[in-house]
Amino acid sequence: MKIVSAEQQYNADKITIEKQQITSLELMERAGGQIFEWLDSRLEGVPVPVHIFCGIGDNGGDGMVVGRLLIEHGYNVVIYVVNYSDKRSDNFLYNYDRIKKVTKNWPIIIKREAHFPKITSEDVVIDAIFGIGLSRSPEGWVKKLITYLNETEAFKLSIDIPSGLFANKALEDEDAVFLANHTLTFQAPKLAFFLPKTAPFVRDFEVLDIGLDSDFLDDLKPLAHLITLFEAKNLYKYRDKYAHKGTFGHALIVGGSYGKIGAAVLASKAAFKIGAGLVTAFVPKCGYNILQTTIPEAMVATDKEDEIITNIVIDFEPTAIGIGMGIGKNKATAEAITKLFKTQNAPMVIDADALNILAENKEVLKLLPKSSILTPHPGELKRLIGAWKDDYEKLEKVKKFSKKNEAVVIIKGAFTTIVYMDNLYINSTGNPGMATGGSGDALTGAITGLLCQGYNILQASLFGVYLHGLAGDNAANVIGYEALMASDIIDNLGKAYMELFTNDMEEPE
Ligand SMILES: NC(=O)C1=CN([C@@H]2O[C@H](COP(=O)(O)OP(=O)(O)OC[C@H]3O[C@@H](n4cnc5c(N)ncnc54)[C@H](O)[C@@H]3O)[C@@H](O)[C@H]2O)[C@@H](O)CC1
Ligand SMILES: [K+]
Repeated sequence: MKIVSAEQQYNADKITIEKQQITSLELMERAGGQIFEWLDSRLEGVPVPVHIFCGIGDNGGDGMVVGRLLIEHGYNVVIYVVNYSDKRSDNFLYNYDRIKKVTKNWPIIIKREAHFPKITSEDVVIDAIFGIGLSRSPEGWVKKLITYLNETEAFKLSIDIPSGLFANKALEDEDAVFLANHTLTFQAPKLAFFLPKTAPFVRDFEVLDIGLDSDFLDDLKPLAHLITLFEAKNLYKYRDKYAHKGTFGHALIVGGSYGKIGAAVLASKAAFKIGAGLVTAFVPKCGYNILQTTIPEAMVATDKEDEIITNIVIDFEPTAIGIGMGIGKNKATAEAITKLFKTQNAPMVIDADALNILAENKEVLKLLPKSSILTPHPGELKRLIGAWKDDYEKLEKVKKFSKKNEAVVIIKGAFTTIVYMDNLYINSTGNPGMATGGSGDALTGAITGLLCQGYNILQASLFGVYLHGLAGDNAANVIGYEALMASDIIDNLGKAYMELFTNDMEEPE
């Protein structure tokens, strides 16, 4: 699914109006109508007090449409005009006027703090104050209204975007953002919904299809792609009936040190579970028995040293390599990695301490093989590319890094973001239960296993992150967030594959 900019959204509105020969009021009626349907199907006629706060632009116009439709259907509605300016939009004015025809209760004008209404925990608050037209952070009494509403215990629903957030620009004042329980957004999600500083204000969101021109949207280069079930299904490569284990490659997992052999175990297991034909784990000597016992399917090669990796010698050509989990940052280990970079041509997934070795030795970074996949969490990323002032600068820096090194960078987190050259991809699966030791090792193993099966570096990254998240979601559904461990993610990879095809879903427009 495409994530578009505010400008692209305005263009899509404009082109739709032209091509479908409708007025912008008709488009607004569609948008407001969708919000009404959503509410009506949940409230089912129960007249809970609904307070709609409308700005004076088109987002406020949407709020007026919702208010009118709710009143027409017998709901208990109070509409407020958050009168931060007298420059009311035409669409707003028209729909403001139409309220007169359905009720004697004219909307209440709010111009200062004294006008703020009483809200109880039983009420529903709808935020139609600002939409994607926000140009600067709300100030003065409007900001106070937003914080006042945030402090109420009412259920809070935002139309299009929580007021105070920019669709695709860094947040200026986090105290001036409506804290929605749920956001209903039109046609395409906004980038702010996924970035660490702004996503917490959106919480849950749903995309409502308002029938914008599909040709225009199809041709658009979006800000980012959201990887949903639809995209994941398209990535899947069917297995040939006559395949043999050689068809699915030979993964090399280089990981572990004394006390951290489990990292290599998890990565090797994930590589198998995602479908690699063969897996060899390269570990320090102390890991030999552990690997052979925990994963009899894997082959094991060992370093000459007992506790750390110092020289990676293997007697086969790996299809893909996963490296870094649990290896430590010993000098001899760094040298072993440098040598591996110089001598191996197979695509590599570089994780954990291997990333730190890269960040601390710029000379090693220069040797980074082209077509590598790096899987940093935010701390590792900072060590690699330096600090950033906001989420957007971070993404620009990562794009630059990706282009310079021809590498895929997977920024792990709540909405794992995959960066390749100038393109951004945001993963939709996963849950807070996955913030647990070893889940990164499982991801590295899974992506290595996909590379072995002929997925290219971008496909393996997107599909691996998606399946890993889906497996985590499946596990959490059964055992909950707290009990979830990395092994549960690995155990659920098979089910995640199967779910791709059991839950048939069309791509939302
Ligand atoms: N254009 C269309 O055809 C459609 C627009 N829709 C709605 O229209 C919204 C965008 O509407 P608008 O462009 O009118 O903008 P908004 O309603 O988001 O904002 C209203 C106006 O407030 C002013 N403003 C911005 N920041 C301010 C601040 N901090 N303090 C005071 N004033 C400020 C701006 O001049 C802006 O135009 C979307 O988010 C969506 O909800 C939907 O009805 C779908 C169709
Ligand atoms: K809003």
